[in-house]
Amino acid sequence: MNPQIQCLYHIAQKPERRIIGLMSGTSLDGLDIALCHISDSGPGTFVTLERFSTVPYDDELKADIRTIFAKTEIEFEQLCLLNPYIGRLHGQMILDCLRSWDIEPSEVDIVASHGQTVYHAPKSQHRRDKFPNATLQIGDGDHVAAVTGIITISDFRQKHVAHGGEGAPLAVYGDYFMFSKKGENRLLLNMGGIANFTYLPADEDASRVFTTDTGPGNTILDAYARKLLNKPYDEDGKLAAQGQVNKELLNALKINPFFDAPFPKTTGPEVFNMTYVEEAQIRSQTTSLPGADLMATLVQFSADTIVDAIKRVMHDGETYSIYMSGGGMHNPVLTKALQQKLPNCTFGRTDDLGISGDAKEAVLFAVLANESLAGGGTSFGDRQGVPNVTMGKVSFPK
Ligand SMILES: Nc1ncnc2c1ncn2[C@@H]1O[C@H](COP(=O)(O)OP(=O)(O)OP(=O)(O)O)[C@@H](O)[C@H]1O
Ligand SMILES: CC(=O)N[C@H]1[C@@H]2OC[C@@H](O2)[C@@H](O)[C@@H]1O[C@H](C)C(=O)O
Repeated sequence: MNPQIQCLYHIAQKPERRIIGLMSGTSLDGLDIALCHISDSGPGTFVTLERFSTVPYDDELKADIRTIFAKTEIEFEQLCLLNPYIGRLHGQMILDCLRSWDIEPSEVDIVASHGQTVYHAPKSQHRRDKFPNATLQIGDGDHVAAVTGIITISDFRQKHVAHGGEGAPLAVYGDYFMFSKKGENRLLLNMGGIANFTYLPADEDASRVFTTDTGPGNTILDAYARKLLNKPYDEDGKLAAQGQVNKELLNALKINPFFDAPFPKTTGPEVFNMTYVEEAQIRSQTTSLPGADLMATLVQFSADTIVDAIKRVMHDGETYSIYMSGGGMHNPVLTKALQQKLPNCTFGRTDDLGISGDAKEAVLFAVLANESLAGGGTSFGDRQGVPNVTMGKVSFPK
């Protein structure tokens, strides 16, 4: 037997594993690196977040990725070159982190690498009959494994697509194991570039659990922060706080079939981008809106579409706890708008449940890798878009 397969077999049999989860999302702010200690699997999964770091992307890397990011037409050579480049870069970032934490690569069992999404095209979006749902992440796992010397599991989304899903959101598979609690209706709300939530009903019935995207989180806000402030984001919502919400533009922004589609569903910056806003401005005759009003309206757009989606799972007479994660939880204008519209919900962060909200998505991929190695027996019922699969491909270092 190839000794590397033997090594994988040994890791899969261990009662507990040390797994590094990696996530670099649609905000392109950096690589989230979460060193997790995970015991057991499935509903018995127990995660301790040992260390966490976000390694920021420099401006050159952001610009390189943006040349091919969420665009229908790109330079193919650039895509081809970035695939190994990002893989090697992520590998090096892991090594630098481990060194700063005084941990040897040999002390880590597995790297679970999401890669960089460069294009996301569910069928509802591309509308081309003969093609299936599609999504593409780059930063190939072979390069991460070669640089770190650690067995790497990557490319998690393709199996989901292969079984009829949209390749996202995958959060359901981790949130259910980590955060579900009998007797409490929980909503795990992640506000990254795109916002999504996981519904965890109080009866812990796996077949009722799902995650869905709700629409934009920060992606459009960040685009306008770059344009209006020359900054990566509107820190603490300072610009938005100075503006007034424009009702005409807000209503125009909400006109999109995505918002009425059934759960679970996915989207991305391919749809929700500056062109989307400019078109809504033309339709609502608000093209000369001051920057602060535009920003205030865009925050309200994210908040309203999150709330509208969440309200669809709520039942009268039930109570719900919302646990936030992702960079949007740091934007007080956004969180205040949510709380105003959902006065009967209690609001917290996943930090209250033991996992930092900044690290949650990176931890998710560590849990998905753990499940591929040691779990896989949980049924999520037969809901369309939540296939009963484990995900990820294995890359050996040699
Ligand atoms: N203090 C803050 N004030 C306002 N916004 C903030 C603040 N801190 C972070 N953010 C927002 O959070 C974003 C980063 O969020 P996060 O890292 O969760 O995104 P991501 O992982 O790339 O997204 P996705 O969930 O779509 O993959 C920033 O780009 C910014 O918009
Ligand atoms: C295609 C893709 O990368 N989607 C991301 C993105 O970021 C948030 C939202 O859009 C979510 O659908 C997904 O990530 C999380 C981790 C998920 O799959 O659950």
